[in-house]
Amino acid sequence: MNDADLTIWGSGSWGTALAAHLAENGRTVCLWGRAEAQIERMRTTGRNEAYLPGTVLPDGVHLTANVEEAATASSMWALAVPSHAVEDMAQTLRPYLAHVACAVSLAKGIDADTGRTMTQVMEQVWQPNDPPCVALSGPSHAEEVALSAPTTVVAAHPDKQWAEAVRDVFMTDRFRVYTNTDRLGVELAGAAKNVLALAAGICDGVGYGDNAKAALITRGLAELRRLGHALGAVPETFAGLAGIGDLVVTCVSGHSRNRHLGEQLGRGHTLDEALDAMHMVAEGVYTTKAIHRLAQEHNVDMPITAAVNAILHEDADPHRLMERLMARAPKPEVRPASS
Ligand SMILES: NC(=O)c1ccc[n+]([C@@H]2O[C@H](COP(=O)([O-])OP(=O)(O)OC[C@H]3O[C@@H](n4cnc5c(N)ncnc54)[C@H](O)[C@@H]3O)[C@@H](O)[C@H]2O)c1
Ligand SMILES: O=P(O)(O)OC[C@H](O)CO
Repeated sequence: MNDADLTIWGSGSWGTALAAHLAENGRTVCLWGRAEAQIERMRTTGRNEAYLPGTVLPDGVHLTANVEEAATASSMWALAVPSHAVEDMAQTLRPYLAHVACAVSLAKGIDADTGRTMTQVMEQVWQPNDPPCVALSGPSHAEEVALSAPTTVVAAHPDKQWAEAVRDVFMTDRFRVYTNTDRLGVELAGAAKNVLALAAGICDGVGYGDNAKAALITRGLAELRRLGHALGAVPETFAGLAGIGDLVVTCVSGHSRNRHLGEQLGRGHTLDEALDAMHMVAEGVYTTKAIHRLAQEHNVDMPITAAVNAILHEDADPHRLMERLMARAPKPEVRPASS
């Protein structure tokens, strides 16, 4: 096969949901997974029971575990592996870069060691070939996209023609794609919302209620805007789909793995116990440290992120942290983004 509209790298929940939805809407999609046995099971059953139970894979999804076959299947690649696997995936794909005209990052995370966004990771590995790397993000739970429930996202690249090229491949009647030239803001928002979703889940697990959850979403957005300002993102991006949109859905949805993991922590489980009970990725676990470090390096006040970091990595008690958050010095609600 060499005439697919899209190659998706990663056959977890998100890769599978997008492949199924796009194929249902007339696209031909090559879906690559690293485990031959899992791909073979998907071929035999026509489903991905491990990551997206119930969804039937349409005929337009071509399944493979062969890297060369997937790399040459189309000239648009979308990376749907977790953020901690993006650098390795990009390395694996280096020999095939002549085949790609445009790449899409679907992961929502920040590199834990370097603080780079996922398109920055891809660009660094792929230089000097430099295929354009577009970020696609927004409120989009795989389980709902697989059912073709109405969903809106944003494709972002500094050069709008590449954001539009990705929009044209991904947009359907039920999957609406906006464009944005603030790729950095879109990626920061997509990563940071997972940290705040952990906070929302902790709040649920402890039983603090809806007022506290609304406060976490609102004040979480305020600290995300401050970080974005310090790093050069466009403030309006955080009022968009990748910002408040994804923050709301991830903090309230029963589908969210990040919110769920936070809830387990709030109920008193250790991080190891909570992770052991999940086989899907909860990006916030990896991203919290990276965002906390970025905040410190850029002198940005991010008290909620700092509290989540302390719960994850310093075994801090959520009750004590909530008391500390509430007892901080009074402040005006609206401050200049730089303070
Ligand atoms: N699930 C969603 O609703 C959703 C929606 C939007 C964005 N995302 C983002 O998409 C990314 C992937 O999430 P997901 O939900 O599909 O995760 P998942 O846990 O459901 O699946 C991850 C997939 O990646 C594979 N994988 C893991 N490490 C790998 C490696 N080193 N090399 C190759 N493959 C590897 C796993 O085998 C699995 O198939 C995450 O960054 C997530 O935040 C997820
Ligand atoms: O299940 P989560 O917490 O990884 O969230 C999935 C998507 O990012 C929601 O937009």
